[in-house]
Amino acid sequence: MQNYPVLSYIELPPIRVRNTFGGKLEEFKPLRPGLVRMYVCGPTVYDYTHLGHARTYVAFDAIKRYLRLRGYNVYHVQNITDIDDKIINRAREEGKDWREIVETYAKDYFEGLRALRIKIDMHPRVTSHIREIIEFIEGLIDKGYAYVAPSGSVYFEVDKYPDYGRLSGRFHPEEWRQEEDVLKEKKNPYDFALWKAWKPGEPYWEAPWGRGRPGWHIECSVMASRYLGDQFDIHGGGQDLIFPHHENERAQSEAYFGKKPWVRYWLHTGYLTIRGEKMSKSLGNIIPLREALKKWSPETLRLWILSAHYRTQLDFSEESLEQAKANLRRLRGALQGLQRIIEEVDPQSRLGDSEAKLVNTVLTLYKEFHEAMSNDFNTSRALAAALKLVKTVNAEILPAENYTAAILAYRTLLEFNEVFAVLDDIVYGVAQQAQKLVGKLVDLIVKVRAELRARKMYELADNIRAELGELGIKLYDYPGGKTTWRFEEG
Ligand SMILES: Nc1ncnc2c1ncn2[C@@H]1O[C@H](COP(=O)(O)OP(=O)(O)OP(=O)(O)O)[C@@H](O)[C@H]1O
Ligand SMILES: [Zn+2]
Repeated sequence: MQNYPVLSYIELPPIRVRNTFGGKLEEFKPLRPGLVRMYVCGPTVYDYTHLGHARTYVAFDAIKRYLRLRGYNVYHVQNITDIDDKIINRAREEGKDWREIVETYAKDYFEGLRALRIKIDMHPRVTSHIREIIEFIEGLIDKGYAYVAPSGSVYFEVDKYPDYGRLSGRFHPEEWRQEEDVLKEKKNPYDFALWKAWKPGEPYWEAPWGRGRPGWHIECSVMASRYLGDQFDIHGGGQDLIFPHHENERAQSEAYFGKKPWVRYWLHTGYLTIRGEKMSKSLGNIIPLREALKKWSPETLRLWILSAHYRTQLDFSEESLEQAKANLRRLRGALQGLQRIIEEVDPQSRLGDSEAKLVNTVLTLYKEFHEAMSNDFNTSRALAAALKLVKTVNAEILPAENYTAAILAYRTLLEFNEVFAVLDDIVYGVAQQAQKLVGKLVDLIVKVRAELRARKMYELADNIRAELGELGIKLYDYPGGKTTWRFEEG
């Protein structure tokens, strides 16, 4: 006898995450059971969304989807930086109003997310939160963590927060980027701006210490806390943000709230590179997402991005995208084959030894998928498990027409798709498409019937009406010749 019972309950492994803070793999336990609050640093909208951004957004989308698959209620906030030096400079270069720049590229960003099937719960913008930002800065000044400089700029005094540097592991003041014109008014070169005093020609808001605009880091502290509370579970972004952005966010938030930790798990994505260099607007090597979408489907792009673990570097190449395309084709083929078996083949009444072995193989791969995803969301290994399953499906399950193995393999691919979202059209689309087609066909019949009535062929028209009625489709004729229809039970 072999290892029965094959259909035993599969216990899923606990989720573990690599926390940038401390660098260790930790068991994932949200602050409130069942609820995950997640903030991801979104774009500064001064140029087109590129594949580097897409990498980070898709990675966090997959993390969110996996947490949902495991039963968590995830609330995902991702900001839009709609005021910043880069936006102001871009507006100047193009001779446009900065708001026009923001709207153009925010639209492009939303289109990109929609294409990639990424749904974010809340998209706060900086300029809609100026009041809250000012209050937060006032609080930091009151608590002695920040000071107003002669220019009217406000700085966070890093020395007042002894824990500074623990997230990024960077403690050396000489590493701080220094801006010449502000250096002289800061207590220490490594103090960072919470509020930037107004310069002629720049947009501004009034604040108690003078007109100006918020610095970059403060916005995320304010908006994350406003929507997720003064302590939350996941804070994410690309690894370029660890220092100084997230180090500064952490310092000012823990200083303000007087609670630790502000964030439970810091997660950072590795770079998307091109010929080994970070894809970046400033390096001029970007591939805009909208261009990539002309060449590859959103599903291919998602599968390609998720073929690497989120923390590793992912290098762009046509070959790797072609590989993703081929993998997608194989996944689709297997899923469709399984659908056919489930629909057409009768369930087994008894599993023989070889069939039980096959079922066990599927269950092992199901487990492998969850083990990979539970281990710091390793989509790369999860995909490998799914592709192994495809092989088994093609080589054994489809030829043997094994219903039990097929339905378990199908369920595994459905769960895979819950995270990867690359097979939605097959999983959900068939029913939707069929529904649409039925609608169009009924419209066509109604049109033909109207023509028959116009030609006084009433008997034929009445027959059509009766036959449609038999199918549960009721027609309503109105004076003037208009006809509507709807499905009616019984
Ligand atoms: N090449 C990349 N790989 C992975 N993530 C990236 C890459 N470039 C930017 N990101 C991430 O995308 C999000 C939005 O980035 P943001 O708009 O601040 O980009 P940026 O720094 O202005 O872009 P660039 O680096 O092209 O100038 C951030 O979380 C950032 O870390
Ligand atoms: Zn941020």
